[in-house]
Amino acid sequence: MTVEVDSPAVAEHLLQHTSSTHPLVWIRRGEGFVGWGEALRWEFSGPDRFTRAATLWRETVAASTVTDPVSLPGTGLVAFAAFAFSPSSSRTSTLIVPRIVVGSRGGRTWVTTIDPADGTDEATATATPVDDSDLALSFTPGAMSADAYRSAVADAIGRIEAGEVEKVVLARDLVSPISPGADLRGPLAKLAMGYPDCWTFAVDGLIGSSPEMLVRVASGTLQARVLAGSTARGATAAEDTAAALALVTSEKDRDEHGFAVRSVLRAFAPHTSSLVASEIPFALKLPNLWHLASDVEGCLADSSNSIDLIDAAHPTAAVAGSPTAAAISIIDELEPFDRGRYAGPVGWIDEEGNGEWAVALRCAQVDVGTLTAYAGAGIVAGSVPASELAETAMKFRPVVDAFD
Ligand SMILES: C=C(O[C@@H]1C=C(C(=O)O)C=C[C@H]1O)C(=O)O
Repeated sequence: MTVEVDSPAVAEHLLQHTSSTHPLVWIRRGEGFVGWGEALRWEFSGPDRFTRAATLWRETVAASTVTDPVSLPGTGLVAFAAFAFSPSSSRTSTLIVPRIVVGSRGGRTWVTTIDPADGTDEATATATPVDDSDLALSFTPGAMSADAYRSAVADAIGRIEAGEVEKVVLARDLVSPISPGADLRGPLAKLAMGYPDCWTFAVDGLIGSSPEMLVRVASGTLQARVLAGSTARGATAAEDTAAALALVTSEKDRDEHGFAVRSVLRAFAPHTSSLVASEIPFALKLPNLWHLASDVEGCLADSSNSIDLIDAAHPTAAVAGSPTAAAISIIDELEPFDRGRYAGPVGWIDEEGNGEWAVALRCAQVDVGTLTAYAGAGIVAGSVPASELAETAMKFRPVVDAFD
């Protein structure tokens, strides 16, 4: 049941309303919602992880009674979820329905309480102050060193020149010890404030702030923000403008971007009656870099819910490459680690099937005592190993700075 509350303090301090060690968070531009507790939790793995989650969600909704007079995105019955990148990942995909959701959007604030069928005690949560003292983590290379990354990129360029693939996205990992009791809301606050145009998320230990929207479904409409092609911010205003201009006119980046946009259009076309991408990509300015970006919009033409749509679109050429199957097999060969939920869909779904799903980028997975961060770059003909390595360093910055 959702009720509206008149409390500006709640909206201002959303993060106080989620767990410090198991946060559930979805925030952009100061708006969004957080979850506390677990009314329901499911884990999936394998190639049918999306279809099983979508079916289970439909069954759960059918068996629920929802009272939602507020009726905004994120009110009523919602689940947070994070899906593994690969069907063969040993990391599970998790769907969690919180006991309590506290949210704020457009000046309205709400609280939803979700009581599981077994009639356990009514949930109550109290706001707890966020400990924002620096965690001072120190990152070291994980399974893939900088040298190993450069040589994997060189290898991938050879495979592209040999005609095996047109594009492949290669990632590397950084690890750090982290105290099991660390208040993860401190880094989340830094991410949400430092990257207001990104979607800041936390689901089952996966924490980050992504600039890329795989799909947003709201009352019969569909939107996506596709990114591919990146460059460093300039040191001066003139250099910064020149960097953005060079990016939007770069043939290499336009090609790399084109693969990603076409893969998204192909995935959504069967589910939409109209579907358009921005005619020419634009330069999206983030604090750490510029991205080449295209926004996609369409009208849903079938009864797909937002999990059906992420199933259709994942993995896009922005995080796998093109053609998909060949790119994935090169990733499996050249990346010496399991991506887990990095580059998989992360987001939320409500009882109408609406939802928002970011591509889990600029993120880290927190496990007991360890944190693993991931960043990758799209390799195409004309890529240079040292530049791709530098690009991954820029993409690590949000997480590295947040946990500093
Ligand atoms: C793979 C990542 O980012 C993706 C790759 C990009 C690129 O190669 O230019 C840009 C944005 C993302 O689609 C990452 O952040 O780890």
